[in-house]
Amino acid sequence: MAAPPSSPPPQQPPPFYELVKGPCGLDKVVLRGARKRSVEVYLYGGQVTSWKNDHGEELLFVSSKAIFKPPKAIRGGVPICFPQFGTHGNLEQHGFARNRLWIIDDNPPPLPLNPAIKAFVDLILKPSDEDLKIWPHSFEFRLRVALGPTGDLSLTSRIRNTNTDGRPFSYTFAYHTYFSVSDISEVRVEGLETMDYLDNLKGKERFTEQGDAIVFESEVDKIYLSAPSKIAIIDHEKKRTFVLTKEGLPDAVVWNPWDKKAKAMQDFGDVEYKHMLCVEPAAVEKPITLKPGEEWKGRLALSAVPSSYCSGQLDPLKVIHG
Ligand SMILES: O=P(O)(O)OC[C@H]1O[C@@H](O)[C@H](O)[C@@H](O)[C@@H]1O
Repeated sequence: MAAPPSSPPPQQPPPFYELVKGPCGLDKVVLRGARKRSVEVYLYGGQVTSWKNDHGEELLFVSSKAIFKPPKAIRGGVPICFPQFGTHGNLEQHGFARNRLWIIDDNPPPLPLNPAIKAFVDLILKPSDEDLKIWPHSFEFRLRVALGPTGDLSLTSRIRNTNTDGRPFSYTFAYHTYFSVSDISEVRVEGLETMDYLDNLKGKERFTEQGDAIVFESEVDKIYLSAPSKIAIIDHEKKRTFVLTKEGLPDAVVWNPWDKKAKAMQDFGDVEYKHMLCVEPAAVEKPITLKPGEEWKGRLALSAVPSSYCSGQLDPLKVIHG
């Protein structure tokens, strides 16, 4: 007689995250979702370096030549530019947060979270004595990285002025997001048409964007000002659309180094520019000022959806407004 079927083992709730070692012994947090969805975050830089969909396909670009060794920032994923974006100030390019060691914050102040989100991690960065010499302000920078129930990736930054001498501070900021694309010449960005921008390739001069949507045929390095809260990155070849939603971050930087600059970068492959595009929610034109005790919040949410169109038949309103 056959043995009665044994009852299934009790289901264990998945842990919020795993902590593993990446290259050069750097600590990496792994968030796992349903099917093959996952997100990876390095404590070095508080930097997301991987976001995979339910088929396990990588959605972010990280260079094959990326250097996972301080003090170089990791080339790819979502570097955090703080307290300075680019060369808009006296600090090193893009500030120092991207090449500092963050720690896991196991007891962050409450932050409302969609109860369906089971995989997230909270990180914190506080200035070291060395940091205070180059930027003399005390702050607490809390970053929550969450993998949503439908595979969305969200990053929420909370920056608090903890100066005890009564002084305010100002900073610029960006989530320097590197998207993985099939072929840059097959990509359109929608949501930025008709926007004013500062062109980093023309001495930060101000222009107004023309045309229907942004396409790529050469190097681009533009800061779109007061950009809408939703921007779509449409990859025609992959038939995939990234929808980027931003809060608290008025601007959006669009960057692709193209061939000459690619060759000049030590940590970037010569032809990798064809497979990446940076669209970076940012606060650049108007720096953010915080008085002691004040806190700022800036959020980025990313989703990747199949493009429901055939080459060029996209209805931008559908993508931008859902
Ligand atoms: O090489 P970095 O410091 O990571 O910067 C890459 C690029 O980052 C972009 O955000 C800037 O607009 C570019 O000007 C810059 O070249």
